[in-house]
Amino acid sequence: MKKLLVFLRDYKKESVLAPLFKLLEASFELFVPLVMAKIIDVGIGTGDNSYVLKMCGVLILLAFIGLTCAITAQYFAAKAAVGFATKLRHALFEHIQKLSFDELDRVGTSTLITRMTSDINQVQSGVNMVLRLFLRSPFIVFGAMVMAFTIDVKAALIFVVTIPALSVVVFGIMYVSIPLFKKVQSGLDEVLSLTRENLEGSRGIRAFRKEQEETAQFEQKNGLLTGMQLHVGKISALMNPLTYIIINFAIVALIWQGGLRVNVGAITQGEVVALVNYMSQILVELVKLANLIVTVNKSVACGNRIAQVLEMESSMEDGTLEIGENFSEQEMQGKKSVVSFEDVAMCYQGSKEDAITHISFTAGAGETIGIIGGTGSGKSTVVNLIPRFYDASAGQVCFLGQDVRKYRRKELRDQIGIVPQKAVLFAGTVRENMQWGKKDATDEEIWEALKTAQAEEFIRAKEGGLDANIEQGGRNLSGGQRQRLTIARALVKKPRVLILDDSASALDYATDAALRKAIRQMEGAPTVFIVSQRTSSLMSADRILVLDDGEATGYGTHEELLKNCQTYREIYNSQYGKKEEA
Ligand SMILES: Nc1ncnc2c1ncn2[C@@H]1O[C@H](COP(=O)(O)OP(=O)(O)OP(=O)(O)O)[C@@H](O)[C@H]1O
Repeated sequence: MKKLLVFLRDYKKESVLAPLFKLLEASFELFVPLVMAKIIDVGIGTGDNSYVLKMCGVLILLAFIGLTCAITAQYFAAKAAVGFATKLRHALFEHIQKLSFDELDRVGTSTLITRMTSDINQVQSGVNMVLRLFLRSPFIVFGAMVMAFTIDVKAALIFVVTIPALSVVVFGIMYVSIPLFKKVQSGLDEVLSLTRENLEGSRGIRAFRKEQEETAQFEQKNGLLTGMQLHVGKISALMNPLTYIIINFAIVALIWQGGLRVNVGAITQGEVVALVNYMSQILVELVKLANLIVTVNKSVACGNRIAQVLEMESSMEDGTLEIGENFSEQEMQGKKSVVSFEDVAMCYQGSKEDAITHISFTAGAGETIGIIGGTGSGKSTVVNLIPRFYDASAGQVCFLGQDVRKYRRKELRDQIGIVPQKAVLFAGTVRENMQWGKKDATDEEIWEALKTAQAEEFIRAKEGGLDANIEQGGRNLSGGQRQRLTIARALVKKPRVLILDDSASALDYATDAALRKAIRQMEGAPTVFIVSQRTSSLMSADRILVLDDGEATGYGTHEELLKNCQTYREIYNSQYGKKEEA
């Protein structure tokens, strides 16, 4: 949590001024009971109306100055807290971008979103509250007691007994409820992630008619959360009655003692009223202090969760090799081996078994390599090693003859166009989405990429063309249209290696074939990896890698594999055997 305080560094002035103005406000507040005492003793006691009016003016002035100080303090506290949260959010976002997929898998997207949003908000309110109250509340409690002693030592002794009793109740309740608040927080986390999962997968849930089961699961988690909240609510609800019982006893004692002291002429009636007011001020501030401690505790818990992510080091070290410096364009064009795998194995963090083992193959410039295999056989794992989404746990993955780990990651990824399984588009125009592939892509380059990706026709038909609007996640497009746009986005930068990870699955056969043909005809045709479950998409590939449970069971052309690879023959027959029978 301490680590996060560096983000307050740019708000030193605000962090000092906010509590200072709060102290000023508190000082003026402490004078109010004394002025009231004067109104009672001098103004009302002697029937001096002009004195009462004058003192009322003083009260209004004190209130006005107090209000000005409070607003100023709030301004500085808010400025520091919001600035702090903004900087923290930026830093966290930047840090997350640097983490490798291994770390992202380990933490999980859902909790990262919670940390980026509600956790940071909680820390922001914690900072705001601390800046305003951490000096003010103890100051008022202490100051009110000192004022009481200046009025009358004997009567003030009641404060000495009452304040510890009040503190025991307030802090005792807090002590019991803080761990419960933490449980409520994690219960809330569970409900939030369940809600997110349900909303994101609502189509799937309806398609499989799982609404009732999902509703039951939601109700169970929500019920647990409600139960915990009620329990902690009941404990917190004890705060007011218990503190008021103590305060009321203290006030009775004060009035009784005050009466005795008035009778002997030690204090005035107005001063008794001032003592009662000081007692009330102390109660209010102790309750505020308890709330502050609860908020600070929650904020520290949230801050620690954020710090955990910030402390997470990327397990993937960046290389230093610059691609442009090492290979001329001519050299690159003539490369026999653009991508090669040498006895590669890969094991996901936390997993006991390798996802792929002993994978070796070579892909030359302009070649198309198909990758086929059953679900979970390791196809995506193989292609994810090329742009270093993950690192191999054994063996070597090479790009242009050098281990991919030697290159600067940015340089390496600039050379590779990736179209992931799930087509993800962002809210904005078609042009903006295409420029994710290449920042300064011209309209001509974009249209060319759209044409190759078989997306030109439907974008031209759209009102606005490249300025047509795409909604978040591309939800105003069909699955096939989304896939074609993500392919075009990868093509805009004219990559040296193009990876299509089952990304043409929503295209009909004719469009799929036209797409493959257009990619082959591209100027400086890239080395293409096509991951697919359809043999028809891979038949024309230069070579096909066949995977079975993480192992390569074949590597060759379609014809060779039909002859020599049983796994491939089985896949082929399962797709074409039925067709022939039909
Ligand atoms: N992030 C991950 N963490 C742990 N294990 C993973 C992860 N991603 C994949 N795996 C496991 O690695 C194995 C290979 O997965 P991979 O996604 O490469 O298969 P695939 O052939 O691409 O499957 P599909 O055709 O269903 O997409 C599977 O057993 C899978 O459960």
